[in-house]
Amino acid sequence: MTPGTDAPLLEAEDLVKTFGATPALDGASLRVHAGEVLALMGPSGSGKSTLLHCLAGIVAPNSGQVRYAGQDVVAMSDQRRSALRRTEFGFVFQFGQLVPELTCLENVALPLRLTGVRRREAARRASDALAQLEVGDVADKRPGEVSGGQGQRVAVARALITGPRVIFADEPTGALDSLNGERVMRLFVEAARQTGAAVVLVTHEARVAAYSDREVVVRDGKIRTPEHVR
Ligand SMILES: Nc1ncnc2c1ncn2[C@@H]1O[C@H](COP(=O)(O)OP(=O)(O)OP(=O)(O)O)[C@@H](O)[C@H]1O
Repeated sequence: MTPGTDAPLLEAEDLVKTFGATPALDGASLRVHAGEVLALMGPSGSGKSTLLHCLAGIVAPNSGQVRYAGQDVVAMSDQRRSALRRTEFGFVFQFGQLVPELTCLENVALPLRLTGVRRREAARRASDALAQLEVGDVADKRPGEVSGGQGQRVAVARALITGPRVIFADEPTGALDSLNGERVMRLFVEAARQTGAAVVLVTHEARVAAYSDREVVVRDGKIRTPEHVR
């Protein structure tokens, strides 16, 4: 496959988004290819999270297009967009994403249970996913009983469990020290590569972005590097 000739899996074109009078995106265009790990960098308030939310169909742009596998994400029905997020996308955020009342194993198994996978099969797959992220030993603990780094690895396992084609990660290591942050990133990227998932990662940290295949800089709501036209 030659770069430049393959169709992108996910594509944003000329996105504009304002929150009241505040501009967040001002003509941002970006392409993400299948299996690619892409880091969105840039100063605070430059529009990185808004771009990620638009790409993931969480926030509607004022204008511009988002296409996933050739489908128009902005124009599709809410129901269809929710289904897309549930089945094709995975999400990892900075913190607070695990259900505190459930064990770590139950948290990872939850997306499978929601799609009708039987309890025992879901638990088996969740257990494998925890082991892959090197947190098999916290399976029976609740999120409040594990460290920040372990919790983030559980969150990554949960995001990967349904086999999404794109994982959106907004500062997934932002609450961790650099050693734990790098460990989470290494395991996250290894696991994503094994499943072939593309990763769209927002980060401030060059050390985290170093795990990506490609870095793009968002500044004043626009993509500032030439790679986006790849
Ligand atoms: N829900 C919202 N309501 C109002 N303004 C918002 C909202 N979300 C984002 N903004 C504004 O839009 C601009 C872009 O924000 P965004 O969160 O996308 O930037 P960012 O690059 O992700 O920032 P950070 O690195 O600090 O998280 C900022 O000026 C922000 O204050």
